[in-house]
Amino acid sequence: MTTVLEVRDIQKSFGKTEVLRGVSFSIERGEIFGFLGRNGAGKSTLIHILTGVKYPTSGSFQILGLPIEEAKRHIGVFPDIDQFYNEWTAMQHLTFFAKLQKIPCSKAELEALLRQVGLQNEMKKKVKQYSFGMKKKLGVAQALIGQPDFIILDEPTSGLDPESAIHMRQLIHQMAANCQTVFVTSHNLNELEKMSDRIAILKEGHISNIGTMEQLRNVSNYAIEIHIMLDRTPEEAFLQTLTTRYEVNDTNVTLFLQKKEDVAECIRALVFANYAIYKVTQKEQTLEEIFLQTES
Ligand SMILES: Nc1ncnc2c1ncn2[C@@H]1O[C@H](COP(=O)(O)OP(=O)(O)OP(=O)(O)O)[C@@H](O)[C@H]1O
Repeated sequence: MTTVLEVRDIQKSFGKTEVLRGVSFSIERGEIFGFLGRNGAGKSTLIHILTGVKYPTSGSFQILGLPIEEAKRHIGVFPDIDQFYNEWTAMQHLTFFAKLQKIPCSKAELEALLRQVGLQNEMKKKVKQYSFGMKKKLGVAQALIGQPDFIILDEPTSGLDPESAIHMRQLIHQMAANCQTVFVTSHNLNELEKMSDRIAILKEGHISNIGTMEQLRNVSNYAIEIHIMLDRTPEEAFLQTLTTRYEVNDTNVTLFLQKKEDVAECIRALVFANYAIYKVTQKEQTLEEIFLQTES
C-alpha cells in the first residue's frame, strides 16, 4: 500500500474561531475517500489547506511523501466553475490551464480528456453555451489534466441531474481503477455511501468517525431479526436463553439480536429445538443514519 495523503494533527483558526482542532488521517493509493460534515464543519478549509491556498495554524501534511510546493503537480483540483470564461471553448480552457500548471499536454491528450468526461460534442462550443452539468464536466476534465495521482473533488455531483450524477460517479470509479486517489465531498450521503471505499466525518473540528461503511456501523446497532413459524406455544424460558428481546404473535416469533456473532448459535439452538426458521434479516445502518447519530 502506498500512502498518498498523510494529514497530521492539522489545526486551523480564523481569529478566535477554531475550525479544525487536530485533524489526522491518511489515504492510500486508489482509494475513493468520502469526506463528510455539516455546513460550516471545515471541509473547504481543509481542502484549501491541502491545495496550498491556506496555511494551517499548526500541524502538517504530506502528499506522496512530498511537502505541498513539490506535491502540487500531483494534485488535480475541481475548480470553481463560475470562474470559467464565457467566451472560451472547453479546449481553450484546458490548453490555458495546462500551460498555467506547466503540464505538457498535446491537443490529442486534452481532446481525450474531454471525451472521457463526455464533452466530445461540446469541445468547440463556448462555455456561455454550456449547461451547469457541462461546466461540471469541464471542471472534472480540468482536474484530470496531466493524470494527477491525487484528485480533490468538492461537491462534484451537486446540482446534476440523476443521469449526469451517475456518469460523474462512473468517472470517479474509473479514476480509482486507474490507481488515482480521489478525495470527494458531497452532501448526498446515499451517493457518498455507494461511492466511497472509506469515509471520514468531520465534527466540531475533529474526525469523529472514519472507516469503511462496515467499520462505521456501530456493531451494537446491528438489528438482526430471526423469524420463526409457530406450530405450538413457544417455550418463553427457552427464547429468553437466546435473546433478551423477542416478540410472540399467534403464528410466529421474531427474535432480535444485536451481534452478528450470536446468529449462528441462535439458529443452531432453534433448529435443535425443532422450530421452523423462515426468515433471517439484518438491517444495516445507512450513512445518513450514522451521520445523524454522530451529529445528535
Ligand atoms: N477566511 C475566513 N475567515 C473567517 N472564517 C472563515 C474563513 N473561511 C472559513 N471560515 C469559517 O470556517 C468555518 C468552516 O467553513 P468551511 O467553508 O470550511 O465549511 P464547509 O464544511 O466547507 O461548509 P459547507 O458544507 O457549507 O461548504 C465556517 O464557520 C466559516 O464561516
